[in-house]
Amino acid sequence: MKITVVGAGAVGATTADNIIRRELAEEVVLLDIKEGVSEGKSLDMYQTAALLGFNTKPIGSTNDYEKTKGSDVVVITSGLPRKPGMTREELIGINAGIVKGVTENLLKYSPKAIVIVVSNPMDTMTYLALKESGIPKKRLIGMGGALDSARFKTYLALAMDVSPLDIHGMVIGGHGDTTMIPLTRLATYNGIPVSRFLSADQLEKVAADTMVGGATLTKLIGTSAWYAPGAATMMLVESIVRNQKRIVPCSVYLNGEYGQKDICMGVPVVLGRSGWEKIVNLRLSDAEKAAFEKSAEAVRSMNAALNL
Ligand SMILES: NC(=O)C1=CN([C@@H]2O[C@H](COP(=O)(O)OP(=O)(O)OC[C@H]3O[C@@H](n4cnc5c(N)ncnc54)[C@H](O)[C@@H]3O)[C@@H](O)[C@H]2O)C=CC1
Ligand SMILES: O=C([O-])CC(=O)C(=O)O
Repeated sequence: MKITVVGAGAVGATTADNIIRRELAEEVVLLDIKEGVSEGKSLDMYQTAALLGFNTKPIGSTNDYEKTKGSDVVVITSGLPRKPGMTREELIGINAGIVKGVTENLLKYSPKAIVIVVSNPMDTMTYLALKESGIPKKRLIGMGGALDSARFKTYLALAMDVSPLDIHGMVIGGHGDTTMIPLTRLATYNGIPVSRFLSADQLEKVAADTMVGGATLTKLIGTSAWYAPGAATMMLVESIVRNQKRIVPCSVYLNGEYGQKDICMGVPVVLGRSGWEKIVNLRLSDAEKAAFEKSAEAVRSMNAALNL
């Protein structure tokens, strides 16, 4: 198994680090345009092997795609992160060009790879990667819902003062401050609805905090987050390479599912060795359906800005 991560910045390096620690592949190539950075970070990571005990080898590459040849999974994290006060959508101008070029280069050397898009605005970058590359839809996955769901579980666990491990819940819709849909109605504490433990007001606050989860961290740190994004991306890679068939909300191409067509946005999918294997059809309430439609409208208007 060979995995490539493009972008050796905060998210890309953290993703690669998590992947090698869990030995999800024999080789992990980390590629960046900045001279020496991916080589340096890869060597630094490999120097943890003797301390942490793993055998996966990270390989750095300064924009040399030959080294990525034959990758089974490729992850795209290259692009600008937002600064405090910005929305993810404001990154579209610069990141669209980067994602387009990187996708082309990756598929030239790894035409059969499963592609995971992380760069923001993620749903639109996933759509762009699909439209520009013509890659089969089941091999293209946008990462956002896994992270948003982890934040949702964390805020629920904090409000209930319990372990996040015992909380189950999903966030679907777009990966934007106003487009996410935390599915509070379906969240449970080991199978027990969370509404048995938290008031309607508390649940509303958890949902609101989840939606601006990325913005909150960007304000605190000065740039956007990387620990949970890197862990969430690794979790998608793990479900794919170990064929775990986990159900994870991911941004995928919809062709009528959830009432939407010709758009990539977050819905629960089963992730296995061939990519996303099926979309799980949740029975949404009328309010959730309306929120999904509103979210799709916003994502669609962002896609229109690509002028494809
Ligand atoms: N989908 C999600 O849930 C999340 C998405 N993000 C997004 O991920 C992206 C990366 O974030 P960070 O790692 O924090 O940024 P960063 O600035 O730390 O790293 C980005 C890296 O991309 C590299 N890069 C730029 N153009 C490139 C190209 N053409 N080829 C190869 N490498 C190139 C840069 O040199 C830099 O090292 C941002 O767009 C951010 O908004 C971040 C967190 C979560
Ligand atoms: O907030 C951002 O811009 C980065 C991101 O997508 C996240 O952390 O959810």
